[in-house]
Amino acid sequence: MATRVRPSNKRCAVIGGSGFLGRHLVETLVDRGYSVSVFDIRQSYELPGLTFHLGDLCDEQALLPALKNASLVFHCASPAPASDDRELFERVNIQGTRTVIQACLEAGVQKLVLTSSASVVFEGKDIKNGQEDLPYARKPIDYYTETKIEQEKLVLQACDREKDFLTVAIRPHGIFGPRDPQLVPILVDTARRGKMKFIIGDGTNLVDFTFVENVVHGHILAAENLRPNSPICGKPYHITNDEPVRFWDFMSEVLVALGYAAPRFHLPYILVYGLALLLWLLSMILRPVLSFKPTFTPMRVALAGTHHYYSCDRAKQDLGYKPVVSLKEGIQRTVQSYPHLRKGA
Ligand SMILES: NC(=O)C1=CN([C@@H]2O[C@H](COP(=O)(O)OP(=O)(O)OC[C@H]3O[C@@H](n4cnc5c(N)ncnc54)[C@H](OP(=O)(O)O)[C@@H]3O)[C@@H](O)[C@H]2O)C=CC1
Ligand SMILES: CC(C)=CCC[C@@H](C)[C@H]1CC[C@H]2C3=C(CC[C@]12C)[C@@]1(C)CCC(=O)C[C@@H]1CC3
Repeated sequence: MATRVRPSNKRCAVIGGSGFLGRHLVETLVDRGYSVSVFDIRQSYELPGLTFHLGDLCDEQALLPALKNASLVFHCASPAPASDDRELFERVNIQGTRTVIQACLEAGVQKLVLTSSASVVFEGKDIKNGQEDLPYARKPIDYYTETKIEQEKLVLQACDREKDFLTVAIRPHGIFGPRDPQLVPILVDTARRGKMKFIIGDGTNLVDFTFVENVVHGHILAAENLRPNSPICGKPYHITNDEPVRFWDFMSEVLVALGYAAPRFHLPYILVYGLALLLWLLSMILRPVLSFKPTFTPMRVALAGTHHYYSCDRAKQDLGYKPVVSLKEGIQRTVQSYPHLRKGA
């Protein structure tokens, strides 16, 4: 009988390794002595010893060479959450994830770590210290969330000790840090256009913002603890900074550090949410003749005006997780990394 060649434990692949989180993950894995191959639709950097495989993750034949000899795969690719392209989300996050699982099984990969999102349980209503047993959102707030739910279910259900294929999902929330293309750049762009003067609601809502290195740390702990007898197989884990902060305090701190004024005037949440919904509907109706993207989408307004913070006790207990960078230090390092976004730059 032919014996299956066991790939090296330190050989892994990162799908989505050119993206914000993916690149931080790749850099840390390389520092820790892993041999890494990156699969992405684009190549955004180079690193000595790193192999890049370019392609669409929906294409199994393109994926297979990147997974060859890897015992561990991280899947952190997704279309940008701000897109409203339903077909793209379904194709990449659902169909593409089926393809990733299939390719892992064919290539003899033993562990798959998915980057999910804490938003899979968020319906636009307050979540305070949410645990992993909260039900998936019945009415997901957008196509991104809808397809992240299906993606997580697919990966967790694929966990199969008999097949020697173990899976786990990491659910980060509000990732920020150097090179993030979303949070700080969108915030600064909104401020530069004079639209960051208002606080939505009373400004006391608590939220998790998670420094990217903590998210990376959570992923690596999950991978290293994923063994046939471990309790983590087939489970989701919240990974946060474990320091919920007022949404508007966080935004103000970043804005002020970059030289912009903090928002000061309050607007009722329900009014802004209603307006955002109306604008979004208008943008949909007018799409064939006029294309515009409102800054304050219903999703962003809901995130800005409600509580959404999560417990990471399960990760502490099962993975030995503890944030490695505090919120204060994370904000400092992030702000310093964006000199071009400073006022007047
Ligand atoms: N940022 C956040 O606050 C949070 C993110 N997450 C999750 O973390 C993961 C990483 O997010 P983040 O780093 O912010 O996102 P990025 O957009 O920076 O990274 C995703 C990468 O995947 C690539 N990609 C997209 N579609 C495909 C495809 N079909 N085939 C191959 N590669 C593809 C992207 O390329 P391109 O840029 O060209 O599309 C990009 O390089 C995602 O799964 C996201 O859902 C979860 C919680 C919070
Ligand atoms: C009100 C306003 C214009 C704020 C600017 C900042 C926002 C762009 C971010 C604030 C919270 C962020 C966030 C995400 C994207 C960027 C923000 C809306 C996610 C939707 C990214 C993907 C996820 O899985 C969940 C994130 C929640 C927080």
